Amino acid sequence: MPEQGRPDQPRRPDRPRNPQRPHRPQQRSVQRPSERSRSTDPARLAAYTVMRAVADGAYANLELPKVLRAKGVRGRDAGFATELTYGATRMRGLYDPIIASAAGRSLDKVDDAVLDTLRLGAHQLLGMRVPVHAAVDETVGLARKVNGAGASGFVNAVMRRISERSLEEWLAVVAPEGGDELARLAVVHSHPEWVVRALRAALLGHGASTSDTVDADLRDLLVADNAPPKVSLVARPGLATVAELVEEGATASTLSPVGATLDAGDPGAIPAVREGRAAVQDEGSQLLALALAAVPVETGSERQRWLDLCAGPGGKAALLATLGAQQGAVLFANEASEHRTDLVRQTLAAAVDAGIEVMVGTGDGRDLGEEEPESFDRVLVDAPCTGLGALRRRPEARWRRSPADLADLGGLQRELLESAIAATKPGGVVGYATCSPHLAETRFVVGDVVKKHPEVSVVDARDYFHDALGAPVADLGEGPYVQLWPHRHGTDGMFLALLRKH
Ligand SMILES: C[S@@+](CC[C@H](N)C(=O)[O-])C[C@H]1O[C@@H](n2cnc3c(N)ncnc32)[C@H](O)[C@@H]1O
Repeated sequence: MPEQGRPDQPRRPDRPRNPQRPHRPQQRSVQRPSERSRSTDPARLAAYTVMRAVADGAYANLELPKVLRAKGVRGRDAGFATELTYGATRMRGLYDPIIASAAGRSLDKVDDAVLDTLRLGAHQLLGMRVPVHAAVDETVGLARKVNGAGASGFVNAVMRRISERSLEEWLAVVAPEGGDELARLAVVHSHPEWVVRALRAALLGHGASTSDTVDADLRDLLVADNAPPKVSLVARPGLATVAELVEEGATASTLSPVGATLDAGDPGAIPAVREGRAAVQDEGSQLLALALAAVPVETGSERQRWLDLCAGPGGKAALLATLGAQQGAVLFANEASEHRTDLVRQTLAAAVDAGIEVMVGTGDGRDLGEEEPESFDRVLVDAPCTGLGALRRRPEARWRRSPADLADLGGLQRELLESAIAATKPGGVVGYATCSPHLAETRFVVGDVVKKHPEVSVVDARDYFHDALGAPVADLGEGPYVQLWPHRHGTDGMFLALLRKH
């Protein structure tokens, strides 16, 4: 019965139900696990399969479509499987302490596969409107199939205990008020504590919050990180128009002049997207590419050469190539990984078919400055980073990163930016971008490099951020850099610094 226990609408754990009337389970199964249905719901099985693949290093957003296709899960069931997989993965920082408390044991004593089953069950009970009996029965049935008969008894006991309390009641148990507030927020909003601390520092460090507003802003940001992002589309200039996307059911973006958003439906069903003339792309990424294309350069080049130093998989490169073509400029897209260079070629195929000249190459961006000194008018460094600004998109990402990554990435980010400066012609501009607001990947990198390179000066990037009506984008902080925020702009947390070389 794949439709059994489907929610009317997903409910996010960070938005408590009516606090006056705490939810109490209405129905409870009295069957023993061995008496329950032996058929396992394909949607829940698909969610479990993806969770296990993610535990082995897969990305949920890439794995899920494959598993849904392989198991023939479609339509409403596919929506249910998606919410279940993403919610259980994203919210495990909240569910794990609840599961441990309900199990009466520390989670290192629970098998990893059984824990994934319980996370899926906890999300059905606490994060979705799945009736208690269905959530318990189906989770126990799933456990029997994938974890074995012995484990299903344990899962049954834990699920029943979880179902005895509402989310609000569990929050009072696992995240009580009165202690370290940032540690509490980490549990309530399911983020690693170091990430919560880093985001708070970033809100203050980028001038997005004051000491008076930072606590409320931080809460808004953590909530925004747990909300699935809307589907944003870009109409690649010269290849497609926003009007064309609107005719297909999208709504014109108020933020990006080349953007639209899709409330429902498959973006791949839109002809312009299918043909690569338009694409799914965060509006923040669109604004960044537009800003880099708009800064005046003083190189005197008759035909500008633009460089995307870290181009894979090519979203910004495609926008830069089409914007560049409108100014008579040619783009060179470089990427370190061969596989991702292939993705860049695919992404750029529609532009090439339309006669736009682009060059694509594989190479270490750190060498390009030496190999092609003072060769480019505009250079984008969209640096490899922790992705802490794009947590909405990758439900597992927050659990994969650690503070040690910052040290590894910091050296690479500085070297790539230095190489970009070397590759830029005097009078040209470099854009340094990350999809992370972490200060160690943004302001500190740019600050260190600028100190070492008196031949560059910082341009106020805010002057080049204009919305769909041509008005300045609001809330860009105190400059000269731009930091976008999921809770303020509805975009990924993108950073951009613009540097001019003299
Ligand atoms: C943030 S992603 C770029 C996203 C891309 N600009 C887009 O909009 O689709 C960073 C890219 O840098 C690449 N990269 C990592 N180290 C690099 C290096 N040393 N040189 C060039 N590219 C590198 C990664 O493989 C990854 O594809």
